Amino acid sequence: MTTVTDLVAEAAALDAADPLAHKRNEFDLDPGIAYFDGNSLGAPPKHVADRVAAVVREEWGGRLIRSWSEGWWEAPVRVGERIAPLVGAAPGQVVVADSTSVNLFKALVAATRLNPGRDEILVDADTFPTDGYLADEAARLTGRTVRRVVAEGMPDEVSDRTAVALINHVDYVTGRVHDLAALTEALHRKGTLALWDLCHSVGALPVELDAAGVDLAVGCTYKFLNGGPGAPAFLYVATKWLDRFEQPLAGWAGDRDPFAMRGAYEPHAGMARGRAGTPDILSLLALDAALDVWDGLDLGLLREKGLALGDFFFRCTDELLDGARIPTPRGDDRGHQISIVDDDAAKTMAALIERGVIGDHRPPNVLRFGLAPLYTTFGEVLRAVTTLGELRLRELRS
Ligand SMILES: Cc1ncc(COP(=O)(O)O)c(C=O)c1O
Ligand SMILES: Nc1c(O)cccc1C(=O)C[C@H](N)C(=O)O
Repeated sequence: MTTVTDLVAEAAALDAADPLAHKRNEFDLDPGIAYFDGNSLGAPPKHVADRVAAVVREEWGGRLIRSWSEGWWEAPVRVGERIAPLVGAAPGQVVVADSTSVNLFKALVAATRLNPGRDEILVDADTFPTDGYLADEAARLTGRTVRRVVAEGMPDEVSDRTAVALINHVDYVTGRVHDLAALTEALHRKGTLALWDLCHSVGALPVELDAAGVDLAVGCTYKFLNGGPGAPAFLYVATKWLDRFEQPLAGWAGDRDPFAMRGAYEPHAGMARGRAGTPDILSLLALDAALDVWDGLDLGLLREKGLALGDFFFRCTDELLDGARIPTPRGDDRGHQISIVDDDAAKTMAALIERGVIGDHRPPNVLRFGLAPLYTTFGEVLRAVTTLGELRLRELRS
């Protein structure tokens, strides 16, 4: 029989052998806390605070308005190029701007224009709500209808009426990964554009947009990319569509010559056409600094560690939490999050947080534990499961 002492030794051995263990020192994390919410708000890399302070002092304070022509104006595209390798995109296809919600709206409407004569939009039925809401509004504005279909059912449901299908790469409740390449191919067989929401996969697992022939994608940067609360999101437009990508929020920042202040809008030839208005420079440059932690990082190692953390989570629940209901797949078709069904999820998570284990819960009954391979340790995984076990014992006794 495996004892907790055995698991402590296993966790210590796994942490000692972890080739990414050194990355944790790059983050500002309270050592007393086990943080499992990097899938909602990533932890700050240590150097970000000083970098932001320097931007405020030197660029905003020192250079004032001159900073716009000394790098600020181009920053959305420049920072987009830093995200591109993390999503398998060749240069010229990613811009950082606005929120994921806003970029979803741009991409959905643009997709209906790229694929005219088709009257429906398919949306992942289990999607994070904002995607569904925005698909409904994009459809209302463009005279389409929306059909909600589970991701795995898309190949059977897509038809020559479907302009675009919007799918989450990793499901935010269960942590299941949807097969980006296979689903994209199935959509393309019907002439449908593939729009992927990468919020829960970017920075968690390797994403290969170009290789899969994805048309459009969006993602946020405040989760596994650690860009900070409200950090701007990104938008990917495949090169083959770029010159026909006409987004509805055609503000001056996306114009081909914004400072000419011309009367009529003409989209920029490059990814800057994905922009709308003035970029939020402080958040954008905080993200820019946060992205340093990815320099030279092997994404294969990232994935291996994320899966290993998940495997160890399962091992601990199998040993210590008899009968735990876990909707997260056990195979490689999971992202870096483990979910546990708990009928009293809000109360259980509050009790965990009180004990220094920070995850979150989603309605109606799911506890979520995000595993961020850059800073989550195997020791913390064991702590989360043992703390859950202790809570369960208290409940049984009371
Ligand atoms: C899959 C997914 N899409 C979109 C969003 C929301 O995007 P935002 O609030 O940044 O616009 C989230 C999380 O908030 C999400 O998990
Ligand atoms: N974006 C968030 C926020 O502004 C506040 C609280 C949570 C969030 C989130 O990111 C939620 C997240 N998308 C989720 O997976 O549930």
